[in-house]
Amino acid sequence: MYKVTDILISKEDIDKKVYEIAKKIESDYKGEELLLIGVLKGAFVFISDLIRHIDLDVSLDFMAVSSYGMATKTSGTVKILKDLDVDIENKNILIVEDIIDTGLTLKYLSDNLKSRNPKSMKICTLLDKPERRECHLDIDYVGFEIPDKFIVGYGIDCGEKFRNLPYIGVVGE
Ligand SMILES: O=P(O)(O)OC[C@H]1O[C@H](OP(=O)(O)OP(=O)(O)O)[C@H](O)[C@@H]1O
Ligand code: HPA
Ligand SMILES: [Mg+2]
Repeated sequence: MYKVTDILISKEDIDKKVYEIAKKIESDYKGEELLLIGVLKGAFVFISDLIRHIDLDVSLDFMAVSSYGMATKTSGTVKILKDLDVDIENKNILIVEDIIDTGLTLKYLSDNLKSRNPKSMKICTLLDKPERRECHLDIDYVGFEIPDKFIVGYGIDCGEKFRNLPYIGVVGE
């Protein structure tokens, strides 16, 4: 049985950071339209908080991909479970992730979305675990760099549990 052994990032620190990222996005895209693309399931909490602080002409869409399944190790194969509803050609898109770990999910997704010829494409993640990276990625907005620990909460799961925690916790046996 997995349980949360430590709080890594408090709800208050997350709230502050999400606000800061939203204001940075707002100033970077001033006068532009922007499509936020949430990567389900993990990013659903982050994107729902983020979008409410962005005072711009924004739209929202989701992709559902999965590489971890019920495991704590990536399978290395990314499956698209749900594609976008809209065409992104000539649009400013911002991919919103909860966590970038090996980077394999986002590498696959960003290559896939780039081939659809958006006007611009940037990446935003709440959490970045750089020690585990297996591929090169340019990330435009990062909330927190975190150590190589398996974390949960704020939308992020371990075997589909713990997504409801309002903070980021570390999981242990
Ligand atoms: O950088 P990586 O090593 O590829 O890991 C990051 C991805 O893994 C998790 O998703 P997961 O596949 O567990 O699906 P979920 O979002 O539905 O929980 C997380 O939400 C990221 O999307
Ligand atoms: O640390 C993590 N926790 C939960 N899911 C994840 N997917 C990639 N890294 C993680
Ligand atoms: Mg995910």
